[in-house]
Amino acid sequence: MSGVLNADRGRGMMKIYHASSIALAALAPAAAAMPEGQLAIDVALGAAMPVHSHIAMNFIISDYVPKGARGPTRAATLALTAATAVGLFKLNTQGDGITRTVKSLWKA
Ligand code: HEM
Repeated sequence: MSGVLNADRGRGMMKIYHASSIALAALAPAAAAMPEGQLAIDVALGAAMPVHSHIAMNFIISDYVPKGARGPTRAATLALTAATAVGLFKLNTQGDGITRTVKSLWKA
């Protein structure tokens, strides 16, 4: 639990973080290149994006939020990450999926 709440620069966390960065760097252009949304890519994006942004936001909290305020800030970040993960999962399983939804922004 404390690992999830305090997702900071430990060895294991850095491994997960770099894996999520590399996954996103491959998945985002792959999704963009697909003419239609692919469920496997959407589900992978829906997992990698919250993991990546959660850990990255915790780096920022460690660097910029004063020590006394870090606990509540990390808790709020975790709540935001959880809501994002649930929302993306719902979009992928019950809605249009991440790829189609993002692409629809460029459609009339
Ligand atoms: C297609 C989506 C994305 C891609 C391809 C991507 C890729 C990357 C890569 C390659 C890095 C360098 C990290 C490393 O050394 O492994 C990085 C860092 C970072 N990313 Fe992302 N990212 C994406 C989405 C996001 C989102 C949605 C957030 C939202 C908060 C985010 C926040 C950050 C931050 C804050 C860092 C810097 C962390 C630090 O080193 O202090 N990224 N990203």
